[in-house]
Amino acid sequence: MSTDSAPVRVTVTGEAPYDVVIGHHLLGELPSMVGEAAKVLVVHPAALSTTADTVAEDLKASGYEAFVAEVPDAESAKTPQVAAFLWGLLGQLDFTRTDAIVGIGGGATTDLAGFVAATWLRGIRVVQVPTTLLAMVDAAVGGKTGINTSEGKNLVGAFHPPAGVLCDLQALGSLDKWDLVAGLAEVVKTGFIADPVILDLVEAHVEELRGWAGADAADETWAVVAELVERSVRVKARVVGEDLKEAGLREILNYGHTLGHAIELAERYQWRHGAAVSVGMVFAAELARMAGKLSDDVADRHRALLSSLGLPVHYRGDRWDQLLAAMHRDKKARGNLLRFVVLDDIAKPVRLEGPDPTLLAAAYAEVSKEPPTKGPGTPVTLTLG
Ligand SMILES: NC(=O)c1ccc[n+]([C@@H]2O[C@H](COP(=O)([O-])OP(=O)(O)OC[C@H]3O[C@@H](n4cnc5c(N)ncnc54)[C@H](O)[C@@H]3O)[C@@H](O)[C@H]2O)c1
Ligand SMILES: O=C(O)C(=O)C[C@@H](O)[C@H](O)[C@H](O)COP(=O)(O)O
Ligand SMILES: [Zn+2]
Repeated sequence: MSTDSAPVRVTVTGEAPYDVVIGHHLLGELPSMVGEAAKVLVVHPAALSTTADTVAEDLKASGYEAFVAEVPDAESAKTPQVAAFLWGLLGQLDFTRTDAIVGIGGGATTDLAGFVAATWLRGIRVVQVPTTLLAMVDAAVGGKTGINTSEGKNLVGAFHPPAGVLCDLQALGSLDKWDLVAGLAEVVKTGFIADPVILDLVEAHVEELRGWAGADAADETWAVVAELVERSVRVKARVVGEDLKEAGLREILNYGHTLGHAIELAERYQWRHGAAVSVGMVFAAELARMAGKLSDDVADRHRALLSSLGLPVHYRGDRWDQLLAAMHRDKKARGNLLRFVVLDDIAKPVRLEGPDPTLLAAAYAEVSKEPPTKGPGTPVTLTLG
């Protein structure tokens, strides 16, 4: 892999602007992002223990009092119990408002670390170090933090922008190919809502991306991944810079998530987020097609592209009532009114409010027509430690 290109810096504007830095071997930049803090808690899952220890040592060498906290892997970190464990630790370590948290890991870890930072003393600094593709292109950027409850996904959370985000592409070298593909679901989402070049790039490199070989991937594949990260981050930065608290525009980032989150809940979080969002996007495309908004070509492109990556595009037909109930707890819902993000065309996202129940059921019938394929959505590939 070629690692000699200069890092890219994307600034997220807002009350407290911050940089998302994308490149290789960036961990040396962490102390400057952490800034004035005296104490730093590095939050990480077991898979990132070595990196977290290295980061803590670097922080100590830069004069900080650094501590590490290992949290459960993946979605099992996003619980009130794990948040309470971290609050307990921060209390025992006498963390004050000038101290900081560093989240190192995938989106589940950065969502948790961000949420604990948002709530501790009503808000302390957090620096995010995403280590999955999904967290780099989406979760770690934008300050949406949260945890799950038994009733649904991300039901408790806060908008709390990070002080900085370090996307060290080097981390992707150890990423499982299904996690790379799960991240591509959010990349493809970004393509459909805002940047058609992303779709062309993914389509042109499906085979290499789908068979992601990590550190052994060809230089060209690394270059494609780097470009996909940069393009996705630029879109996310523009959107959240304009609408941090999701008053309007930011809802476009939720494309595919209304059904996607309901599937994650139904599957007790044994599906990867990206896999569930993949099915959710196919559903949203069917809805838009049936509502007379989206052309057959663009709707079909969803299914073709996502399935070519090995992402699931179907879900079981016997769970519609359960999924519908979960969708009523979606954050875009208003009272009994379901609201969806759909497309008029590529890069033309619009809202579909209160669609007729028969339209919803018909769109879902298209999604549930064929049996699930093997891919990142199948529990067999998912073991949550
Ligand atoms: N806040 C947001 O805006 C936002 C956006 C998108 C998704 N999310 C959330 O992000 C989560 C999904 O994130 P994810 O797909 O990164 O999943 P994840 O955090 O569960 O990570 C997936 C797996 O990859 C492992 N891992 C992480 N980095 C690794 C590396 N470098 N090498 C090897 N293994 C590594 C993790 O330990 C885990 O087992 C969901 O909870 C979703 O709701 C949040
Ligand atoms: O940043 C956003 O805004 C998003 O909606 C990005 C989504 O990819 C992400 O999964 C987010 O966590 C979903 O948020 P939620 O508000 O629907 O829980
Ligand atoms: Zn998402």
